Amino acid sequence: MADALRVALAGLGTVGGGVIRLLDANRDLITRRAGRPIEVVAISARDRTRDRGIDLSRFAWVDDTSALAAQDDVDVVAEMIGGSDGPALTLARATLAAGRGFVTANKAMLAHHGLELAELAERGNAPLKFEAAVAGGIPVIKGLREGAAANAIGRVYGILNGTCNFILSKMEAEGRDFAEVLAEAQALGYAEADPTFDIDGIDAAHKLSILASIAFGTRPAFAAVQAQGIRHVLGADIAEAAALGHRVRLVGLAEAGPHGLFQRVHPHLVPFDHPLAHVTGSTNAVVAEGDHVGRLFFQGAGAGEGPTASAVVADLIDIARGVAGPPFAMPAALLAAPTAADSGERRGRAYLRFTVEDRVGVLAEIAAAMRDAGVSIESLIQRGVTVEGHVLVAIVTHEGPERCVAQALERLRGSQSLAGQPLWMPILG
Ligand SMILES: NC(=O)C1=CN([C@@H]2O[C@H](COP(=O)(O)OP(=O)(O)OC[C@H]3O[C@@H](n4cnc5c(N)ncnc54)[C@H](O)[C@@H]3O)[C@@H](O)[C@H]2O)C=CC1
Ligand SMILES: N[C@@H](CC=O)C(=O)O
Ligand code: NA
Repeated sequence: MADALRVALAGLGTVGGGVIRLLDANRDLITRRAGRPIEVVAISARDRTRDRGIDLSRFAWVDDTSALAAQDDVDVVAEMIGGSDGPALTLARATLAAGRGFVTANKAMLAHHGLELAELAERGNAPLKFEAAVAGGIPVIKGLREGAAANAIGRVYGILNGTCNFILSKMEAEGRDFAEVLAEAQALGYAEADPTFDIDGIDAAHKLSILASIAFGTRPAFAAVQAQGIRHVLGADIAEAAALGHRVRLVGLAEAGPHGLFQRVHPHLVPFDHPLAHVTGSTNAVVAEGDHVGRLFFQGAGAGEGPTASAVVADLIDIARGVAGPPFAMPAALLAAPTAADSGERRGRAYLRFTVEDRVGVLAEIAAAMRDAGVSIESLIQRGVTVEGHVLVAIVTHEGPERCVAQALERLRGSQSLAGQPLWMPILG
């Protein structure tokens, strides 16, 4: 049997701990599949004394994480620290520059520095792999980069954040409060170190920028993703959506068009008959539309110890087998700088929710703003649902340009009739 692939682990939290447990649990199977053993030769994290429920005494502990990059007995560093910059980025740069393999679960770092790291990997002839970074255990990076490599992709979209999907599902099924459910997702290890990254759509935007790069041959461009999370979605919106035959889902969507690349993360209304409506809990799902393969649907666990470790170890197995390839599906020099498409040009139906004063003329004012901006109303519902003493008005628009809806909302800005910001959600078509 060939020599072992010697791996250093940086970060021993949910994901890093999971990688050790998985390598222990499936050691023989993994060795047979990889063609050689995968051996952890060094570990590093912030706190050596923390009880992780694993016997770490068999591994060499390294205090200075960045020193792993220079160890001669290390072939690959697996980074599971997190953070777009800081120690993770220092380690990535040093490891790839030294010609060693680098496996990471860190979508924030790839979204911001993916191009640079891919260039370093190519220069150092070192594998750079990141299956765990997008949709956790789902092999969607492999699926797009390898399985769908022959296709021009028109659109890629999906549920990319397990924490938000967990929260939305619980809010719907159990009528529970946003904050209470977030605490539960954190306890289960789904949430990012800074959970605002989850609930404000930033984590999903990181992942979308990576998917878009692979799907469309563009450089990962986090700054070009419009991101809004689920913070402003009320239980009443979820109930209203259900009455309209929809579920609320945080959807990341990237689409290539004649005017450039459109990338957005936003809560959407998803019709019950769309498979994304049936993705619940921390499950993720990605849809990719290829010109020859048609619609691909990937679904599975997007977060948590076991699923994420599964993706990290799959990358290690690939490296042990000698399978690499360009990180973003084509050489870094061929990745184009994306032109951001204007969202105002997009057409679609939308859900609009207003919390209003319950008095004469309010509905007329909203309807007039819609009329003046050229927004055609398909249905308008005022149920007398009160949100902190105000009435909820929900509107579904006919298909039309998003620009018109934005103009209507602009006309209503500052209106004395409105209590708080209206919520706009596109309806997934
Ligand atoms: N938890 C999950 O379900 C998923 C996490 N990820 C990504 O995996 C990475 C790790 O996430 P988790 O394991 O959840 O985080 P975590 O917070 O549970 O673990 C982070 C680990 O990094 C170590 N660390 C932090 N700062 C350090 C530093 N300056 N130097 C050395 N070590 C340091 C900590 O000691 C800890 O062992 C992140 O990039 C995250 O976005 C990706 C997919 C799913
Ligand atoms: N915080 C992320 C973890 C996986 O990437 C999520 O909730 O999806
Ligand atoms: Na994945």
